[in-house]
Amino acid sequence: MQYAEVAVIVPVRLYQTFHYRVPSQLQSELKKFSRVEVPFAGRLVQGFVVGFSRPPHLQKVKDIKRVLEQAPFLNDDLYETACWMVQRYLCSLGDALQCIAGSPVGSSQARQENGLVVADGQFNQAVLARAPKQKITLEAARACPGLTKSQLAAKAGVSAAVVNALLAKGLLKEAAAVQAGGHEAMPRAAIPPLTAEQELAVSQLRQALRAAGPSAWLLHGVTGSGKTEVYLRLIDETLNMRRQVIVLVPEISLTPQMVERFRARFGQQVALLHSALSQGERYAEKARIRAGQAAVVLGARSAIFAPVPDLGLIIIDEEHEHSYKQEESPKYHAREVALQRAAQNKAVVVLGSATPALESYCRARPGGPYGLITMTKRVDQRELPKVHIIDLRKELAAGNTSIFSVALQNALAGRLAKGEKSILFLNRRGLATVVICRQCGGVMKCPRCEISYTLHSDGWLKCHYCGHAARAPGICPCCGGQTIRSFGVGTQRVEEEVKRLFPDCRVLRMDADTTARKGSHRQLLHEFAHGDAQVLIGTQMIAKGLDIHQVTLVGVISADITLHMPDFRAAERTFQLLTQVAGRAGRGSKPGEVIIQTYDPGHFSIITAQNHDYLGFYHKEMAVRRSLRYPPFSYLIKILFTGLNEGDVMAAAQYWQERLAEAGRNLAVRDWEILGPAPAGIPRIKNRYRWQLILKGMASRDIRRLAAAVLEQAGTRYKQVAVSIDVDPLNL
Ligand SMILES: Nc1ncnc2c1ncn2[C@@H]1O[C@H](COP(=O)(O)OP(=O)(O)OP(=O)(O)O)[C@@H](O)[C@H]1O
Ligand SMILES: [Zn+2]
Repeated sequence: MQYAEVAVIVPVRLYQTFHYRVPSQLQSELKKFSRVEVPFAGRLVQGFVVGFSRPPHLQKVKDIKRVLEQAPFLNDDLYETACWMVQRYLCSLGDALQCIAGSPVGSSQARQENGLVVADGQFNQAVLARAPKQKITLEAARACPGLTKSQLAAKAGVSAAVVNALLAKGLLKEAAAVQAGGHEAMPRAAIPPLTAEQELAVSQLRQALRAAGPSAWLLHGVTGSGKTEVYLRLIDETLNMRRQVIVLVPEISLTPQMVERFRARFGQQVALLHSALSQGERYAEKARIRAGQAAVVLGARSAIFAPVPDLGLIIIDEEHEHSYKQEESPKYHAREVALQRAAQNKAVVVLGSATPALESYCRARPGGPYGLITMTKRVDQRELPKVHIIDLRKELAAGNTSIFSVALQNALAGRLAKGEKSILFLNRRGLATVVICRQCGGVMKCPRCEISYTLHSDGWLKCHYCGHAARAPGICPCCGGQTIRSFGVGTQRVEEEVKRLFPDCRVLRMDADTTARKGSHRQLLHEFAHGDAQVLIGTQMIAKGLDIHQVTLVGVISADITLHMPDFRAAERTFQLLTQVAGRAGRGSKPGEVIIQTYDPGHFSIITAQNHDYLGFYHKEMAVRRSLRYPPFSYLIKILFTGLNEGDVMAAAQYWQERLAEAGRNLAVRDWEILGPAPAGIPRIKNRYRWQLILKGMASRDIRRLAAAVLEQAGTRYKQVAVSIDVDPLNL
C-alpha cells in the first residue's frame, strides 16, 4: 500500500483521480474511502481514497498530508452511486463522494445519546400548571418516546434548558440503551385494518418486495387516501426480510405527524436525519444506520445516501416536490438517485403522491418502467372537498376591492361561528410585493439583486433572494416624490385583513418569517391542531401533508401567483399546489369546502384542480409540452455563468455556446439545440451577474456528452466566471 488514488474535492475533470504516496506513519491508519488532506495546485485540499494502484509515472508524486477521517460513511455500494452521479450530473467524483459522505465529524464528537422517556408513576398535573413549556415538552415526550434531548427540545419547540429542568425534577428519564433489533421494544400502536384500496396496494407491493429484482412503483392516491398506512405495512414487510428502508419526506420539520406515526410503529428502529441535528447527533444516527440497528431511515433529500447495509425499500412521499432536487452542485434529484440505488441493491422504490410529477406519471403509463397503483377514495368514505372558483374580476366589477371575495368572507364567518378551523393559503410572504413611487414609477429594488423588494409589516423592505433589508423610504430616493405606494398582497396583509374583519378570531401565520427559529414549525402546527386558533394563514409550507381533522374550509387567496411564473412548469405547479392545499379540507367527520380566488377562472389547471381530475390535467398539459418539445418530451441541461463583471460572464457564455456547437458537429449529435446565451431569470444576485445557456435534446445522454466534452476543455478557461451545470433543471 505504497500509493493511493485520491478523488479530490475540487471542480476538476470529472472522473480524474490523482496519485499520492502514502507516508509510512499513515500506512496503518489509511483505508479505502478514508478522507484525506493532500497538496493540490499549490494548496491543501480534501479528498477520498478510492484505490491503491501504482501511479503511471513515479516522478512528482506527492505525499498524503494527513488522514482527516478514517472511515467516513462510504462503502462500495455508495461508491458505485458516486460514479453514476459523475456521469449523470457532470460533477467531479470528489464532489459526489463529499455529497454522499456529508461533512466530516471528529469521532470524539460522536457520543451516543440515550433517548428520553416520561418517568413512571403519577405526578401532580398542577405542578406544571405554571410551566406551560415543560407541560408541552412532557406531552411531546409521551407522544414520541425515545427522542434525544435536542430532538425533544426541537419537537416541543423549547430550549434544552426546559428538558434539563424536567430531567432534574425526575419527570423525564433516560431510556436504557436499546439493543440492536429492538423492534418489539415498543408497544405496537393500534394498527387500523386496511381499506380495500390499501389492501390491494399493499398486496401488489408485497409481491414486488418478495420478487428477486429491483422495481419502481408510482402510488397515485388522492389526498387523504391513506398512503402513509401503505408505507408502514411495506416497511414492516421489509424489516421481516431483515433488510432496511429509506423513507424520504420533502422537509422533516413540516411532517411532525408523519414522524410520530413512524415512531409509534417502529420505535427505536427509526433513525431521523434532518438539518436540525448537531454534527454529533448526525454521526450517531448514521452509525446506528451503518450497524443495521436503525433499519428505518426517515429524512429529507440527503437521507437517500444513508449507509444502510442491505437496502430493500425506498419510499419517496410527495414525490412531485421540488425540494428533492438539490440546487447546489452536485445538482442531483433524490428520485433519480433512489432508482439508481435500488437498481444496485435489487430494491423496490415506491413514489407516492396525489399529484405526481408529469415525468413520473408518464413513466407509469403502460409500457413504461414504473408500475402504477391508484387509490381513488379517501378512507372512511370521506368525500373529497367541494371546490368553488371565484372570479375576482367580477368581485371588482361589483365594487369589492378587499382581498376577500364575498363568498370567502361569508364562508370564513360561518366556520368561526361553528367553531371549525380554516386554512388560508397564499404563496407569497410579506405585506406587499412591490413598492413604487407614483411620481417617477421607480420600483424599490435590492441594490445587489435584480429583484424588487418586498415590504414587511415591521416597516422594512426585504430582498427575498439575499436577505438584504432596508428601511422603507418616505420619499422616493430617485425623484424625491412623496407618494410612495405598495401593491401586491403577501401573507402578512392577509393576517391584517382577517384581524380587521374578525377582531376576536385567533389567527396563526406560518411562512419563512414566522418559522425561522428551530422547532417553530412544530410548535405552530401543534398549536393549530390542538390549541384554540381558528385560522392558519400560510405559504406552500401549509399545503403538504397536514392531517388536521377539524379543518373544513380552505381559502386560496390568489391562484394566479404560481400560474404566471415564467417557467414551463407553472401550470403543473399550480395544479399541484391547489390540489394539495384543497386536500387539507374535510379530513375528519365533517365535509370540507374549498374556495379558490383567481383572475383566470377558465385556466385548465384551476378547473381540473376543482374537479379533482388529475388525468384531465395530465393529458392537457402533456399536449402543451409535446407541442413545445418540453420535458418529458425532451431533456434539458442548464449551464449558468456567474461573475462580478458582466462582460466576462457574457464572454464565457458565448465561448461555451461556440464550443458546444462545435462539439455537436464533431460528435455528430442529432436532435438537439442550444437556447441562449441569455440573462438568467434573475439577472443578478448578490452583485453577481447571471447568464445562461440551455441545452435541449431528445436524448439525455447525448446532451450530457456534449456538456462533458466542453467542460473538459473549457471548464477553467474563464477564471473569474463560475460555471454551474444543472442536468434536468427544475428552475429555468
Ligand atoms: N385503514 C385506515 N382506517 C382508518 N383510518 C385510516 C386508515 N388509513 C389511514 N387512515 C387515516 O386517514 C388519514 C389520512 O391518511 P394519510 O395521511 O396517510 O393520507 P395521505 O394519502 O398521505 O394524504 P395526503 O396525500 O393528503 O398527505 C389519517 O388520519 C390516517 O390516520
Ligand atoms: Zn438581494
